[in-house]
Amino acid sequence: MIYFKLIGSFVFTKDITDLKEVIYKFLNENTKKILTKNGEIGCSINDFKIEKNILTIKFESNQLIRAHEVLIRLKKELSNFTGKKFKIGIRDVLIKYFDIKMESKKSLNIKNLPYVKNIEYGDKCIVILFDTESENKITYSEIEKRIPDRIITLLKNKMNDYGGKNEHWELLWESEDKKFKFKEDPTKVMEKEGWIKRGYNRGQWIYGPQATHLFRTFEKITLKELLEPLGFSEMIFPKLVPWEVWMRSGHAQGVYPEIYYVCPPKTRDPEYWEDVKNIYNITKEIPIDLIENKIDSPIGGMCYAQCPSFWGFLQGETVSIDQLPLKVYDHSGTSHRYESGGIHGIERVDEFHRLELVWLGTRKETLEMAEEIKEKYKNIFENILELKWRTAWVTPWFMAQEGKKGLSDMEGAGTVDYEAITPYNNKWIEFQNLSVNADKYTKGFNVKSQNNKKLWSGCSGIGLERWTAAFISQHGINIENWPDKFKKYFGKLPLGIKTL
Ligand SMILES: Nc1ncnc2c1ncn2[C@@H]1O[C@H](COS(=O)(=O)NC(=O)[C@@H](N)CO)[C@@H](O)[C@H]1O
Ligand SMILES: [Zn+2]
Repeated sequence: MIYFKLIGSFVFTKDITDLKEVIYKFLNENTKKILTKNGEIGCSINDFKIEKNILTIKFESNQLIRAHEVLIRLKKELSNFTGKKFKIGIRDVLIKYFDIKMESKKSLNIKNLPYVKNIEYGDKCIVILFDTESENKITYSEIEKRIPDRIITLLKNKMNDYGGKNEHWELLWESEDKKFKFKEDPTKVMEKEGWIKRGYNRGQWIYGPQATHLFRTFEKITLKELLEPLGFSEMIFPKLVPWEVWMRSGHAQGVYPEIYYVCPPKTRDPEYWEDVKNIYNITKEIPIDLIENKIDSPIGGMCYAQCPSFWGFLQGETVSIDQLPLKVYDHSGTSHRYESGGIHGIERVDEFHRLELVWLGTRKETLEMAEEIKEKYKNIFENILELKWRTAWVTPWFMAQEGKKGLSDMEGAGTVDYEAITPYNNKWIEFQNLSVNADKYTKGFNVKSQNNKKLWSGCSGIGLERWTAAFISQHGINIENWPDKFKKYFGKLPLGIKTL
């Protein structure tokens, strides 16, 4: 349940003290329609008070009709009434008091919300008290912009949202068990053999000729065994992602702790940077704090999910049906995530290389394409990489409910994680995934189809570091022990770079 309490003052264009009787009569008799829904009273209005040109009213309601909605509709009805009869309009609406009480099993440790004075949790209710005095106060224009409704939605999502940890996880399929001769940590072994070296940034590696050839072999296998047979075309998706892309893809709702932000210089005028250059050349230290004041605000961040920046290609366009299902892929650059602390092996890095597939079509086409891709993946992991692997349905639980039970037309939407065991620590790592994103992206980027059919899309991200970790941890680094079909694709091991 949700309860609203609001005190609003209507500021008229003229003094209305002599109209008291008439206005009170109107409020008592002509407002039934806006205070009830399906015959049920949802909101009450009381404590009318008129002082000069100001009429103050107290609104109390439940979620059937939100008090601030009644305020908007009453303003319209009232100004029509006084406008027609007395040529007096309403100039403004002042919010004198506004609180929302939401039943909740748990308190949500939300600190500051815009326009909110404070949030308390007591007797199983969250009470949001809006700020109606300071310069950050809520005004009628925020009410019209539906700010209170967005706050309610945010809190509802947080009440439902169990974060990643309680994500829905349901095993779909698991491959045959395998005996593993090799039990070492793939990162340590590749480092020792000089295949990889740590880069200068946290979670960053430099890939030597051997590891790079392994990455390229994974890509070649995917190309020959999946992308070409299914008719995927290569594209290049931008890797610097401005805010608008993440606003449309939905990432702007929560991606902040994990992105690498990008800030341009305030100006490229060399004069402006003269002092920084001089200081460095004299002190041989980078004057970070000086630079901090010379760079502009972040315009976005480095590639995070890889597929969102594809959609600029179709944004606002109408796709002809003969092009559907559209199938593209990108492996043109790196993805960057500010991962949790601690030094990991190549399983969890801040800079990684991913091959991203994106496909779109009608719901049916998108779901069918997802199944075809899964079949091709199965052949790759069973017969070429010969992995011990499994797939799990990991859609966030609220999507899982809809997707699984077909409660809505979201049936089939959701994410499948591909996991492989790494024998050295007996852990399962997610080495790629495949998502059917319903109309999340086609709607977010306003992409239409010729016959006005609802367009769905899917995407699948292959993490090359993860494939490497899975493959090397299960088969070791000695090529003799690698699966035959894989060896055929791999060919000769390139000469490494030896240091003394
Ligand atoms: N920190 C990381 N280090 C290495 N690989 C990663 C990292 N984060 C993600 N990946 C790889 O990228 C794949 C997809 O990432 S995802 O966040 O799960 N999904 C997406 O971003 C989708 N857009 C599909 O790419 C993962 O399955 C994994 O293989
Ligand atoms: Zn994607």
